[in-house]
Amino acid sequence: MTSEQWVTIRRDLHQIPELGFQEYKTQAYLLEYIKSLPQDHITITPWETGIFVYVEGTEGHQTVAYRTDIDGLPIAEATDLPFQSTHDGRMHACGHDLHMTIALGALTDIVHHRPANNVLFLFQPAEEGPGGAEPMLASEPMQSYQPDYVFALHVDPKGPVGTVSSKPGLLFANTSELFIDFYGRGGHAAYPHETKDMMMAASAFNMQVQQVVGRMVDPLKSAVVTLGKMEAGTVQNIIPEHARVEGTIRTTDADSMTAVKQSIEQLLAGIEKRYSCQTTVDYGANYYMVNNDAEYVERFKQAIAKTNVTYQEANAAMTGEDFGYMLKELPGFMFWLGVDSEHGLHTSRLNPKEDAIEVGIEAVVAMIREG
Ligand SMILES: CC(=O)N[C@@H](CCC[C@H](N)C(=O)O)C(=O)O
Repeated sequence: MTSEQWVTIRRDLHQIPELGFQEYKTQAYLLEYIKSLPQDHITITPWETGIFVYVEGTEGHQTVAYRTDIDGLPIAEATDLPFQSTHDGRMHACGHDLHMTIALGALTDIVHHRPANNVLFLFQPAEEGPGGAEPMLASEPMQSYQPDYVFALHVDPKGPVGTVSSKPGLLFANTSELFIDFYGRGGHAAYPHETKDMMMAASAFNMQVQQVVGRMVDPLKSAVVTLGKMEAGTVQNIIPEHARVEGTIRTTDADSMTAVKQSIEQLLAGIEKRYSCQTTVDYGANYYMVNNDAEYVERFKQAIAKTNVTYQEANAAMTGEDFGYMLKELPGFMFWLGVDSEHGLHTSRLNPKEDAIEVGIEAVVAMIREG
């Protein structure tokens, strides 16, 4: 395949972003391409809206697993690109279109030039939520293939094209989603003293929750609480009886996650008293940290040293990835791929440089062949 063909595939996928466990068109597109490859040594197993592709190695003493995520985000694209999303309010704003294209590129290379080891490609749904890694790990195909190690990449908008980066140990944080509802007595805007304003209760929570991080987490560890959505009210002259905030908690260790959750619950108990309201809290999907295995990061460095790609040492980031669950079960690692985009992950203008696709394919294939 030429680089133009990978760009075409990436753009096709970019146009059809779908949310977690709804990736029907994406799965069909991937299957059509995978079935066009020589089938002699491959086994294709669709799973939910994802796919397992097993390539038998020439010797088959070990099985290397490579994982890509396949879902998009609920963001309306604002790039003005000629190949922008055709799905209203949905966008590949986290680079999973590139991730999938790179996985197809690596698979194509591996099918045509089979390595000694078996290779298992995991096309995993629902990374952005509610989480596809855990059920995929527990699934029958994964249990039967039993890979020896697993690895994955993520696009890095701040990294230059031609570079990859990683580090031993913590790469991505523990995460927990956060959904809080506030219920109280609403009423007429002209009679605030007869109501319990849930806009005020939610706002008070938003202001005070940042003190949780500043005062409840060991300063030598790290945590983030970000609220990304707030909803209350229907019209300008009604004091609402319900407000909702949605956010995410990120920590670099499991104890801090427990401490932050306990503090949020204490804070909500105080808000309930102060604003005479009831609250409910739901932690949604929780992801385990991405904790890289030092031995595999070292092997990756050695594999990259034989290519035209430049390896750089990464810093840990507060992003989350359900790939952390795979690394909890299996040895392996994750790395960043530089894609040089002015706008970052989870923005409506993310625009990764497409030259990075071939860099990604080269890095993934080099690692698979390293063993
Ligand atoms: C790489 C990346 O951006 N991952 C997402 C993972 C989502 C986790 C979950 N839905 C949450 O918001 O806690 C991220 O937001 O870091």
